[in-house]
Amino acid sequence: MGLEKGLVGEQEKQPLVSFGVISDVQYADIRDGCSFLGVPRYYRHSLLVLQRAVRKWNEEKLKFAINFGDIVDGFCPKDQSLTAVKKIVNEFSLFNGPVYHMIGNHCLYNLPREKLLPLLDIRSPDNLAYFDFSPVPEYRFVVLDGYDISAIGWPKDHPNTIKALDFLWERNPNSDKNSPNGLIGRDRRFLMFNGAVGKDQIEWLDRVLQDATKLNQKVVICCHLPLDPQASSNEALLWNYSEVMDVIHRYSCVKVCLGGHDHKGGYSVDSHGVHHRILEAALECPPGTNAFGRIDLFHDHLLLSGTDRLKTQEMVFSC
Ligand SMILES: Nc1ccn([C@@H]2O[C@H](COP(=O)(O)O)[C@@H](O)[C@H]2O)c(=O)n1
Ligand SMILES: O=P(O)(O)OC[C@H](O)CO
Repeated sequence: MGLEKGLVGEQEKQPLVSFGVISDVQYADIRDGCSFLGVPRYYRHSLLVLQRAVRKWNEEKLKFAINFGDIVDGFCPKDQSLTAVKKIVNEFSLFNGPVYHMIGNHCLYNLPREKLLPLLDIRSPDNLAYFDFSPVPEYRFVVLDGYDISAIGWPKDHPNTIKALDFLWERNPNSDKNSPNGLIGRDRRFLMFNGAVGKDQIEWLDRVLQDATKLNQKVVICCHLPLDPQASSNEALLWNYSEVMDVIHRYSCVKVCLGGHDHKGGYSVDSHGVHHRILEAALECPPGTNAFGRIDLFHDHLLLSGTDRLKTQEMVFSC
């Protein structure tokens, strides 16, 4: 009897599924540089970080991997964009399992949506990049497209570009719409390098969460842009993060929101007990160091085990 009990206990410690995560590789075949605020960026070394991540994920036989966006940097010479994107996608393809990609602002500086999405294997007739998948019956992953309403990536005359430019024009008085000068607190997110989730996508999210609730699934939301001000700099937030969180908070199935974009990383638990974890950028790893992780999903918590710059975090669900 004691043995049986012991075995049950052991089984409970086994994750339902394990997967790899990485964000903001921002590769470019250019010399090291730094961010607008002076943080060093290692554009070539980030490829090595990705290679080490894929090797580790394969060694650990993880079931799938998620890339949280910005695989290539905006400083990549534009005549090299396609080659650079293909090079990074090819590195991801060496992983022995499916890789789910998200788009980020830097991807869209390099390639328009219609060229980018097929390379990332995001199949969508209207060039939108939101989708969901369920790697095990107990969990549903919802990947949001934070650049649905955006001034980057769509053709200049596309209704979403026009909507985004009007939106920015009303909220950001600076001639450089990437500058938050004069904007206060959370209004500092009204920058051109951010974007919003559109109305149709919000309605789709609501339907997916209804369905997940019916199926008794726990949900992990993934979005390049952060959704909680406590986990992120104001300048990195999704424009309509509160509208998206209002939908999420109507359901108790959403346990965790994961993101990238804010390179220093962050963590919070919001007023509804939803965990928010922003992943530290691969781009900002000094040579020889890493920023990637492995996530183990359990019934009542998840464990993010980070490598070097990517901090380890256990997230225990509130109910
Ligand atoms: N034209 C700009 C661009 C950026 N900033 C500020 O710098 C921060 C980091 O920008 P990176 O794209 O280099 O990571 C950003 O959060 C802005 O606050 C700016 O002021 N003006
Ligand atoms: O991804 P980047 O280079 O646009 O940087 C985004 C900023 O870190 C947001 O504060």
